Amino acid sequence: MPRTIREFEAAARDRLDPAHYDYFAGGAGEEITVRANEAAFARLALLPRVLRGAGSPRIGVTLLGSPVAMPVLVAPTAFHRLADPEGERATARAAAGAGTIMIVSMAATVAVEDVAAAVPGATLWFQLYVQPDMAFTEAIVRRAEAAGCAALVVTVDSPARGRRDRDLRNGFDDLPEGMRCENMRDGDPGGPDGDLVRPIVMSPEISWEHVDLLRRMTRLPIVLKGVTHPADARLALDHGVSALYVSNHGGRQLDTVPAAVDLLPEIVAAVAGAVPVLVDGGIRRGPDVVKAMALGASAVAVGRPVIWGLAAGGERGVARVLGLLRDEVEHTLTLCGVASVHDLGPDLVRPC
Ligand SMILES: Cc1cc2nc3c(=O)[nH]c(=O)nc-3n(C[C@H](O)[C@H](O)[C@H](O)COP(=O)(O)O)c2cc1C
Ligand SMILES: CCCCCCC(=O)C(=O)O
Repeated sequence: MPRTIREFEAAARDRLDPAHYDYFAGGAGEEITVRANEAAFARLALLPRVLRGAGSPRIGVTLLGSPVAMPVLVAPTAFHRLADPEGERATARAAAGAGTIMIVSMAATVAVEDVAAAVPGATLWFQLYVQPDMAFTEAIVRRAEAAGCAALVVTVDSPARGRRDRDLRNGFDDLPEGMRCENMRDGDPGGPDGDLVRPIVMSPEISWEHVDLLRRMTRLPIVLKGVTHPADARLALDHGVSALYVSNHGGRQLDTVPAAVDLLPEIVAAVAGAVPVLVDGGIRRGPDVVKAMALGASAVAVGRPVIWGLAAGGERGVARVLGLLRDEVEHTLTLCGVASVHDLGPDLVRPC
């Protein structure tokens, strides 16, 4: 079994169809933001405290009312069956085993009901791309609610799909025969329209009005994913969101957006503690998690590392990736003299 996330990526690359590896690994344009996400963590130094008698670190957090054993969530990512035949079921089992939350992508290749059935009692959140057909959007929201999802993560960085040079070069624009975005089925799976699967529409028409519509449509807390501008963070509070999720979509949407961790302090300041702030993008090691939390994140999420675990070793691979991150977070806190993730603050981080 690989021992680092980098080794997991190498193992995944060996196993995956090259076009599928490129889909998972790649980003928009020149991939400047993809690289910036990881590089930004390397540019931040940790400044440990000593002689604090901190004991064994506590890394559990509570998010939107759900206790989470580690502050690393599974970011929503599409098409898990390209990486493993069990697809999102395997990912969900590993996330549940680690005591963390999986955010199920609307573009999952296993239906949200089936993912939920694989992990009874576990906390799942559901990621939504608002569809211009609001009746269809509502049908998806109702499915997520009925499956027991505890929050709706609304991705707002995708008024159009990012232009991903690797996918364009490889001609990768659809799932292979036998795989579908199962949450996009229109109608009762057993009924006459059961085989109709709608395409996911990314629309520049989506606006704050849609967030208001969703607010009225569901009692689920709404997490806005893909906020990068502090002015939008303030607007999000006006529109009643329950959490903000700072993300540049892993560099897959607009290239040259700043690194996610560099965006965090301004968003945290804009929100001023009103709601939790999550962040993803480039997190590969325990110190990255600690740096993001020191800069004000309530928790982080990982996208590609989970895919690498899944492709390299199925459920066990994802479990190992999450376990590595958990161990590294604990170890980093111990070396920093910090007793709990709740005690982290910006004094622990310096530019370097
Ligand atoms: C292969 C892949 C598929 C993704 N699919 C989705 C998705 O369906 N919905 C979404 O909101 N974000 C999606 N994302 C973005 C992730 O949620 C997350 O923002 C990003 O992966 C974080 O960066 P990291 O991969 O460096 O951890 C996807 C990312 C990847 C790599
Ligand atoms: C046509 C399906 C689009 C799925 C979008 C998945 C995604 O967000 C990604 O980054 O890829």
